[in-house]
Amino acid sequence: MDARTSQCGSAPAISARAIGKRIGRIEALSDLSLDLHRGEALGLVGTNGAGKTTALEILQGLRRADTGKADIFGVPAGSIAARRHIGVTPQNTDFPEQMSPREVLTFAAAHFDRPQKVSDLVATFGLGRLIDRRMGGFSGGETRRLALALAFVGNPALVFADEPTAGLDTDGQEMFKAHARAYVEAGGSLLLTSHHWDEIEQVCDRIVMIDRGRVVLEGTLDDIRRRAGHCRISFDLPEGATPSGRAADARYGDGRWQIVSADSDGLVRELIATEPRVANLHVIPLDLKDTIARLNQEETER
Ligand SMILES: Nc1ncnc2c1ncn2[C@@H]1O[C@H](COP(=O)(O)OP(=O)(O)OP(=O)(O)O)[C@@H](O)[C@H]1O
Repeated sequence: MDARTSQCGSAPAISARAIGKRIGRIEALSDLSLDLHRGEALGLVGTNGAGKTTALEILQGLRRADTGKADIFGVPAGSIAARRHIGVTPQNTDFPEQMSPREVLTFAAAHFDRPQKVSDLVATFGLGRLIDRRMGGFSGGETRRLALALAFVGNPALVFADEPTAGLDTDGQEMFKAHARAYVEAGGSLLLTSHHWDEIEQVCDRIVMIDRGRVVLEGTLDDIRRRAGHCRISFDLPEGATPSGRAADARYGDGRWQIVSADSDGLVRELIATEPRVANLHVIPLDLKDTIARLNQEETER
């Protein structure tokens, strides 16, 4: 057990059962259950307004659920004991204009028993040239980098990251993904919401997808790809040749012929039998974005 989780008992990082929440006339969450195991990254995904932020706020203890029960490392969400173990990157951040990132990080670090070194966070989140500037004139992305560092400053056992890379440049996004994955590999637990499928795919082990407050899909990424059951087949043909038979629907793009199929083995066999000049055949599972799009399409066709 690593130092982060040694004080957290043996319960899962998050255990939420049948959470319901009404905001005004809207049923923001209905019967939401989810678990986050230790040392795991879970992606909570869904369209705008699906209920992701509401769920995170309940798990962090910022909102009260109307029904259901949520525990963090076996103690009620929102309790002091639960809050001691969590780090948070909220969607909206507002820092005092007169303070510098160094002052904010040093102040926050002083509240924890085993904080991260400020110098390490500066390096991880690329805060070097910003660290002693007053935050009044900070851009959105600069502010976001500090918000990310703050989530990790207490060396927490569980981090909630609500659209953490919104507004970040490409370097910042890569920095977050690498750090998030390293944090999870080292035993940390992460609940991530994001609209960037590549970010979910690179950081998370599992996803829970919600729609209008209800869980509509969940599983490991491998599981979900298997359920979608489609692969992308790409191949080369001599100039002027076009695919035929079941490969006739292939499209030419990125310098290769490509087709998505639920029966990649059969299609490849037929392709080789009917077109002996086929070369550089590759069969790869669909990426997460295309997998989800296909599952959604199948759902609407049902
Ligand atoms: N303070 C509020 N007042 C009124 N409605 C609210 C409030 N907070 C949330 N809602 C509603 O609850 C639903 C869930 O909102 P939530 O912010 O949890 O969605 P989300 O999945 O995080 O969306 P996004 O991807 O856009 O951030 C939405 O329909 C939203 O309009």
